[in-house]
Amino acid sequence: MTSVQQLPRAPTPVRPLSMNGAIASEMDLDLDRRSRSPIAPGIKTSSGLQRGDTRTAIIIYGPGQEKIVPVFADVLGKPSRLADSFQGVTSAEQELVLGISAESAKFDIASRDRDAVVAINAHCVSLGMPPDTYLSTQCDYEFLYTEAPFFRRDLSRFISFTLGQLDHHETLMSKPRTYFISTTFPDVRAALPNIDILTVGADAVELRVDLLQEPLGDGTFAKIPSLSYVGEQVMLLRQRTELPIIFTTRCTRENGRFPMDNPNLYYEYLYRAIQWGVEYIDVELWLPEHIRQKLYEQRGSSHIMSAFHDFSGTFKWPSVQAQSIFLESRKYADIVKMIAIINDHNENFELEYFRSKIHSEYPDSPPLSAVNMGETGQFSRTLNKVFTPVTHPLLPIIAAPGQMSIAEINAALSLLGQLPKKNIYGISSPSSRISTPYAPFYEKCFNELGLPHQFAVVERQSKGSTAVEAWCNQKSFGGAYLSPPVSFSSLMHNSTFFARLNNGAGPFLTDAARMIGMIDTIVVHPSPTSTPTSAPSSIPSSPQRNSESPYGTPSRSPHGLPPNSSLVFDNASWRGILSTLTRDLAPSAYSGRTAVVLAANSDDAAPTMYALKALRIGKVYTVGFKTPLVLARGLHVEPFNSLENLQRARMVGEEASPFVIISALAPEKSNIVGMLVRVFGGTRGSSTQIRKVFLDLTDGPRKGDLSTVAEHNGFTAYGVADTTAFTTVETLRLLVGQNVPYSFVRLANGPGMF
Ligand SMILES: O=C1C[C@@](O)(C(=O)O)C[C@@H](O)[C@@H]1O
Repeated sequence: MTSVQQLPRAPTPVRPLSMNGAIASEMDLDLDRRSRSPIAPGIKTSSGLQRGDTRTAIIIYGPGQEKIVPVFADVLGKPSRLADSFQGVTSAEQELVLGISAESAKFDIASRDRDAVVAINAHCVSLGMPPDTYLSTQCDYEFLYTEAPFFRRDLSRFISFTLGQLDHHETLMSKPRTYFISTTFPDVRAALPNIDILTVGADAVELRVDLLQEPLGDGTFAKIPSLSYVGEQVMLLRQRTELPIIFTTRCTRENGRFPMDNPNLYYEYLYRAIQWGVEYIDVELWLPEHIRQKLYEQRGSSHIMSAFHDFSGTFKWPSVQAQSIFLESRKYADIVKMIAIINDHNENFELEYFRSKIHSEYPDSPPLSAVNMGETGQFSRTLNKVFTPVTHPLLPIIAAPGQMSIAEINAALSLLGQLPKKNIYGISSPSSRISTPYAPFYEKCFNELGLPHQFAVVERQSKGSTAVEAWCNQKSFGGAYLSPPVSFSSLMHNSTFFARLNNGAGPFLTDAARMIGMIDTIVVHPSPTSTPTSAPSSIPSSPQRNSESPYGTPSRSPHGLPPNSSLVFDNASWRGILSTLTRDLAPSAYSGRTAVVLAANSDDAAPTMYALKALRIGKVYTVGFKTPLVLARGLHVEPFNSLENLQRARMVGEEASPFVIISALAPEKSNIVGMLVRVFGGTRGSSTQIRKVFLDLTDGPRKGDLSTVAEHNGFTAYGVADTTAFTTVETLRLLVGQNVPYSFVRLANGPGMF
């Protein structure tokens, strides 16, 4: 059989955290480094997980708020204790989270050993704003919180990001297109009820800080919103969206409201945004170099987006000035943004020429996001691929002249033949088809995003190899998810069609798919030279067989998959599991811990095992399946095959006792799962109140409610609805390249889907 090409996993190395001199460990996930094979353009399979900052985390808490310290510790998976001062914290305490009261912290926070400790000022806004200004200035990071309702999730996101354990930047930058929505609300509270719909398709949300209007109580508004007001706004927004935030203080000369007389004010706001753990910081190019440099050096885990706007109407893309602006911008940037008003449509082509010149002359530069403003410039907004700023009909005003919505951009691309209409399938088995009404959901998403594609749930015809390939070997095939997943070997078994792809090299296989061995997503990748076709297509009622040569010669068939397309086999389920497990806990909470995985066979268990590996779990007890060698490598796996080893697992200390239980067993076996949940539940003898984690990957009628049993036994319980929604987010990203927020998936489907 022809060989299968593998996509290398490309983990994101965490850069040394320069904030206050701390150095992050640059270790990445060693899921599997054996293979290095051809890369399909634009595909990243990195988990985005890192060990991150290993300094001792010291949490500064306000009066009566010491209870926040063990919560930080739980989220990080460490024990905690209270301390009196920063002095004397030794590296032996690295495995602890320490708490110091705000009052004590003031004495020696400034003289702390910055290589050994990271100081996080935790302030409950219900106690009043602002936090102690001295502590705000001195700390490394500041966590503003309310105790309900999103507190835990918000904390997990904040700490995973600021300590460098989770970063989506690399993954975002490898997407074919990224968008951010410029919110223009005077108060983000107005956006919150609609945030799910507003952010469909967006990869980040911009907070236009300069457009915020802080009421002064006398009917007027502050000239500049105070840091206190802005901090609360950031907190509120972050509590309601999982998307990265872009923090923008746009100046008056560049269509904003932030005054330009005091550049230090920008430093003050932008540095505070870094301390708040905002993912992207917009730094305008006109700011003095020492400020831009300082922010870049102190950016910690945040990414700097250099911003240049020219409203003069005289800016020329082919000029020396344009090039030198780019060169100056890239000095202190992770993304360079250049935006100008133009007068003539041809200047859009000049921008495209500029873009390609920059790509070829400075290939190692940060990504360039460049568009033109005004109606004349709209064409460039359809061509820009990196963080295109977009608006939405629900926003009060557009943030800049000529801004378009994602639906408008997609409609334009479609008209121009750049976004050909495709057939996208949910390929199901007869049983799963009935239970999963996905079609209306996908249609809703395509509608919302202005995508021309058609979606249909179709059934795999038989168990034979042709069951799936027949749907893929079509001219307008645009990708598919497979529910339930199909093993790689059965997809390839006797399949001449799949085997002949890529000039006989076979389909691309992501690292996850190769190791898991189960395929749930098939992505179409056009070769870079292929020209999109806009031929109308329709969804056939049954797989279209190629009459001349069934499945054998796609390159010669006018109806089959175009010869210059390749297919990528992927697995999205493991990401759904990973996202569920890290929703309320930082990745480090799982590191070195013990898990129990229950499944009827190794195919069902594989995505879970892969996710646990990504989380650096220490040991896995397995029930009901044999772990494939490739997944067992680097993991300590022990099957529970007798009462003795179950007993032994019970007798170990709390530290080594199972922390997470994941079941993929069918509902009729729920008594076994329930038994293990009871056996390993509770926080017996533990000094902390750490809640363990239970994830049930199945649904359907069963005796008793496992989640309730788990909750009663000291677990936080997650169900298949959580995992399916996260997996759907990933599937949409893979199939149509668009980000649809988890909360939108949950909202749009209502309770019915899961
Ligand atoms: O930099 C930009 C781009 C923008 O000016 C636009 O042209 O869409 C809109 C701003 O909100 C954003 O900060």
